[in-house]
Amino acid sequence: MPKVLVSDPIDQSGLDILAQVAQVDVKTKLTPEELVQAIPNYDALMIRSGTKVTSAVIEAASQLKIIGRAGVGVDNVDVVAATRRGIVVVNSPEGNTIAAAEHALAMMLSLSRNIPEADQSVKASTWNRKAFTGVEVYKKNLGVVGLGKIGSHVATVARAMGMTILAYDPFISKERAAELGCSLVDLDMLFQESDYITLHIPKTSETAHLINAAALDKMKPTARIVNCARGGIIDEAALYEALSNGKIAGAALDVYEEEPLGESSLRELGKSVILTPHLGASTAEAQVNVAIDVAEQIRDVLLGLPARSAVNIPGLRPDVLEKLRPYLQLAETLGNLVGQLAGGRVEQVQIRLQGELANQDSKPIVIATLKGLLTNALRERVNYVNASIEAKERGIKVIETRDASVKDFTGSLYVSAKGSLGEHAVTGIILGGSEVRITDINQFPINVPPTKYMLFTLHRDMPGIIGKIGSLLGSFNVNIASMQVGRQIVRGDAIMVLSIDDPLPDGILEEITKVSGIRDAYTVAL
Ligand SMILES: NC(=O)c1ccc[n+]([C@@H]2O[C@H](COP(=O)([O-])OP(=O)(O)OC[C@H]3O[C@@H](n4cnc5c(N)ncnc54)[C@H](O)[C@@H]3O)[C@@H](O)[C@H]2O)c1
Ligand SMILES: O=C(O)[C@H](O)COP(=O)(O)O
Repeated sequence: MPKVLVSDPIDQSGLDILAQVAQVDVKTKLTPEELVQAIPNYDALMIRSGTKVTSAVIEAASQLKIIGRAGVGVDNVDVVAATRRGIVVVNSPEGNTIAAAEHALAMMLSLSRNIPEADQSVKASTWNRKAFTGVEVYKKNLGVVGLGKIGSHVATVARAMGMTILAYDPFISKERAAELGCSLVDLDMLFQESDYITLHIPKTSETAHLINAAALDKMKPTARIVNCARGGIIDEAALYEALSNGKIAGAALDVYEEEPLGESSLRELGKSVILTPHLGASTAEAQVNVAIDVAEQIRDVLLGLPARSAVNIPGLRPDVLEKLRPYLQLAETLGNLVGQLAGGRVEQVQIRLQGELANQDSKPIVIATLKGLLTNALRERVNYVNASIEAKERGIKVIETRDASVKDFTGSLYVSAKGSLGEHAVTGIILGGSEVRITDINQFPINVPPTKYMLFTLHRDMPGIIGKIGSLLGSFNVNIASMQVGRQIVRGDAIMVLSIDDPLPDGILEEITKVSGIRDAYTVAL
C-alpha cells in the first residue's frame, strides 16, 4: 500500500479520502531535518503553508510521486526541483477563495469600526465609547489591486455595501471589470482616490514592495489598506513610517514579509493596525474544500490517473506526456517570453506548429503556451487544466495553425502575442531531444538558450553599440553571461540578446533606451 505523509493540519474529510488507497501518517510540527529523514518512506506528501518543501527535502524524496498543497500558494514548495524529479505538485486554486475574500472584507470593517481594540477594552472592564468612533464604508471608494478570483468576490460584496470600486489589474479586460461593476484605473489613480485599498495579487518581482514609501505618499491621509494576499507586497518599514506620521489612517495585515511575524514595530501602532496570523483560508468550509480537492488528486495520482490541478505538469497519459515533454517546455518558455515582451494586456495569441511538430497533438502544446503566457500574471494559479479557461476569461483570442512545409528545423514552434502595447513573435526548437533554443525573435534570426534573466534590445546595426551596452551594464555591476546579435541585413535593424546573471537594477532599462541607436529594450525573467 502506498504511504502518504500529512505534515500540516488537514481536515479529516481529506484524510478519509487518502485512507481509501494509502497508509496515512499525520506528523505535524516536524523539523526540517526530521522531514528530510522521514520523506524517503513516502509516495505522497500533503501540506499547507507551514511545511517548507525545500530542494533538500525533494532530493531525499526517493519515491515521492506527488506533493499536494491544500490551498493556493506553492511558494513553500521548490516546484522547480520537484519538476526535475518528476514529482507532480497539485494545489486547490479555488477552494479558499471565498474564505480569503471574506477575511479581507472583515479586516476592512474591523479597521473602520476599531473592533479589536474596542473588544479588548470591554474585556478589560472599561466602557469608553468615544475612543472607538469609527467611519462608514458606505459611499467610499475601494481600490482593488488584482481582480482575479478573490478580488472579484471582494468587489462584488463591497459594491453591495454601497462602495464604489476602482480596480487595477493590467491583465483584465475593461469588459470583465465592467461586468463586475468596477472602473479599471491606473495604479496612481487608485492610490490617490481610494479610501480603502485591498490587495489580491500574487507576489512576483513586479509586485514585491508595490506598496512602498512612494505609493503611500500618494494616498489620502484617511486611507486604510488591507493585505490578505502575500507578505512582501507591502514594504513593512515604509508602512510603519506612513502610519506613525499620519500619512495614512490604517492597515490590516494577514500576511507578512517573514512568517511567523518576528520582531515588528507594527505591533506598537494601536488601533490603526490589525494583525492576524495568516488566517485568510482558515474557515471550516475552506479547509474541507481544499482538503477534499487535494486529497482526491493525491488518490488519483497514486492510482495512476492524471491530476486535475497540477501546477507543474499537464494531465496527460504518461506515454504521451513523455513524448511531448520537451515541446511542452518549449511552448511554456515561448509563451512566457512573448507575454513579457508584449507587456500589458494580451488580446491575441497565435500558435503555429511547424515542420514535423505539425503532426503532433496540438492541444497540450497550446495549453502549455497559454500557461507560459499567463505565468507572469497568475504564477502558480495557472496550470495545464485551467490555462485555456483563464485565457478565455481574460478575452485572449487564441489562433492555432499548423505548417508542415516549414523545413528550417525538424520541428519548430512559432508564438506571437498581440496586445495593448504592440505585437511580438518568437520561434523555438528542441535541440538534441531536450534543450530549448530560441531561433527567432520578431523575425530576427538568433540561436540562444533561454536563461533566467535576459535583456533584449532592438537597435541599429552600427559599430560601437554593443560596447556601449556592455559598459553601461558594467557600470551597474551587471554581469553578462552571454550575448548574441541577430540581424536581417547589414547596418539595418538588429536585435541583441543578453543573458545576465541577476535581474536588472531599477533605472538601467531607461538608460539603455537613451543610448544612441537603441530603439527599444526589454527585460525578461523566465
Ligand atoms: N491570506 C490567505 O490565507 C490567502 C488565501 C488564498 C489566497 N491568498 C493570496 O491571495 C492572492 C490572490 O489570489 P487569487 O486566488 O485571487 O488569485 P488569482 O490568480 O485568481 O488573481 C490574481 C490577480 O492578480 C492579477 N495580477 C497579477 N499581477 C498583477 C500586478 N502586477 N498588478 C495588478 N494585478 C496583477 C492577475 O491578473 C489576477 O487577475 C494570491 O497572492 C494568493 O496567494 C491568500
Ligand atoms: O495560499 C493559500 O492558500 C493561503 O495563503 C492559505 O495558506 P494556509 O493553507 O497555510 O492557511
